[in-house]
Amino acid sequence: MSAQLHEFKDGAALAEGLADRVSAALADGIAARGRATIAVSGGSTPKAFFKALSTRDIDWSKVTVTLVDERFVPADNPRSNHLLVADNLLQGKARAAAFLPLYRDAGSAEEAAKIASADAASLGHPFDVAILGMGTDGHTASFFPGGSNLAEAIASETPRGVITMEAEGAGETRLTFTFTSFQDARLLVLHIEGQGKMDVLSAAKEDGPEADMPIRAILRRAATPLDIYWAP
Ligand SMILES: O=C1O[C@H](COP(=O)(O)O)[C@@H](O)[C@H](O)[C@H]1O
Repeated sequence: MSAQLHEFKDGAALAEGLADRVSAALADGIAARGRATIAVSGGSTPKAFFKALSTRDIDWSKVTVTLVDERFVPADNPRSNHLLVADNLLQGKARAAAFLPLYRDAGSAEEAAKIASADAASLGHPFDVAILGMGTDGHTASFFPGGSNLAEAIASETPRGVITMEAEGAGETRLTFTFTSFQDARLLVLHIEGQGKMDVLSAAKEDGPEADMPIRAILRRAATPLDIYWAP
């Protein structure tokens, strides 16, 4: 396990610190390759970080934003991660960025996953930046304990791309990038807040099956050392 903890006094300071780090990584990607990619998570945690990042002065017209995972719901659904990103990140300076959605108005979630996988392949790899979150059950992305496609999602042999996931506690069917899609991102971040999530992370660092706490797949096997951004 290779991870570095970055601790902040509160969520506001974390949002600014993480936005500085991520915008520098995106600028590096643009300087090196002419464009940059970032995959972000949804949930309740990243809102302040998204708002801070949207103010950073980089060439957003050369950035593509996508999601680590999504609910199989259209973008006008209040539970859509796309909506969260549109309202909080793709604003201000960042309005010029391109967005690659995972949800598609296809016949099924499986069909949507296939279309999103094909589109994501055209972005090239690895992602310049991947920002992961974590639930109190130890899930990350949509790698839920007991998830219908969990073994495939976290296997090192599974190709890059988007697959579906159903799980108790997940609500809607999910669309999620696989482990191999983001474990080698040039900057790989786990963004968590609160003592409860730090306690969950400590438990995940103990021995035990990855299937019980899927964040373990990242902690144990990611090629890129994990940067953990945390505030109490
Ligand atoms: O279901 C999800 O939850 C996790 C964590 O969300 P939070 O509300 O506890 O911050 C998130 O990382 C993931 O993208 C989302 O789909």
